[in-house]
Amino acid sequence: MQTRHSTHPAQLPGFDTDGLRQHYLVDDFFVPGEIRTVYTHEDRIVLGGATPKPGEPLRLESASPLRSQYFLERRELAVVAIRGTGTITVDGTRHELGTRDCLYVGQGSQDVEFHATDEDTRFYLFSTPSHASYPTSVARYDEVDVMNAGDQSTANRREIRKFVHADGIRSSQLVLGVTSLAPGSVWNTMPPHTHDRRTECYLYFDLPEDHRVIHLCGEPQNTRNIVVRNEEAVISPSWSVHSGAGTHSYTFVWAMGGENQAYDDMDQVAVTELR
Ligand SMILES: O=C[C@H](O)[C@@H](O)CC(=O)C(=O)O
Ligand SMILES: [Zn+2]
Repeated sequence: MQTRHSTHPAQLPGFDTDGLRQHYLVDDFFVPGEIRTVYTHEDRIVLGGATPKPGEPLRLESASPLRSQYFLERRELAVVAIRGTGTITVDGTRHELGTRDCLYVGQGSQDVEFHATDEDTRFYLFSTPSHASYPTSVARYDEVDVMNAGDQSTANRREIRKFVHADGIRSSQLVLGVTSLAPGSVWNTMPPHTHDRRTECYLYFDLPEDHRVIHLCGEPQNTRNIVVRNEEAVISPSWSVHSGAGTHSYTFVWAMGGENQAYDDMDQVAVTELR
C-alpha cells in the first residue's frame, strides 16, 4: 500500500509535470495477479486495483497504514468491474459482477476474495473509513437510474449513474457512480465544480490505448492539467476542480468520501471564471 500525503492548494500550481503526477495521478493499479492500493490522506481514501487471473483468486489483506486486523475492520469498500466479469466472495457469500456492475462491502466484513471469470477482468476498489456497518449489496449498471447530462453541441453528452448514494446503496460516507460519454462527446463535468466537504477520485476507463484524457485540476482560478491514460485515476482534494476532455469518448468511475453524501452539495464554477 502506497501512501500519498495531502497538499495545500497553493502548492499545486508550483508542481511541475512530474510533481503533479506524483501527488495526484495513480497510474499503476492493474498488475495481473496483484492487488495494488494507494492510501491518500485526503479523507483517508484507499483506492486500488485487483487484477486476479482466472483460477487464482486474490484476497484483500490489511496493510500497515491501516493498523487493523483485516482491511474492512474500520472501513467500507465499493468495487466496480471495469473490464470483464468476475465473482467476489464476502465472508463466504458469492456476488457475481458483470462489466460495470458495483459491489458495496460493509464495514466488518472479514474475508473478501476476488475471482476473475475472464483473462482481462479488472476490479477497481474504492474505500473510505466507516464506523457503522451497512449491508453488502450489488448495483447493476443496467438497472440503476440514468441521469442524462450535457449536449452533443457542447461535446459533453453523457449518462450519469449513481450506485452508492443517499437514494441507492446506503453507506457510512462513501458515494460512487459511473459516467459514460456518448460517442463524439469528450468533456466531463464542464462547467466544473468543487465540493469543499468531499474528496473525489476519477478512474478513467474504456478509453482506447492510443487516446488520452486531459484532466483539469487545481483551484478554479489557477488550473493545471494532467494527461491521463486508460485505467488511471486522479485524486482531487476538496478545493480542486475535477473535469476533463478526452481525445475520444470514455467512461469513468467517480467516487467520494468526506463530510456529507449530498450529491448536489457542489460549488459550481462558471466556464468564464476559469483561469
Ligand atoms: O461530484 C460528482 C461528480 O464530480 C460527478 O458525478 C460528475 C460527473 O460524473 C459528470 O458531470 O460527468
Ligand atoms: Zn465532483
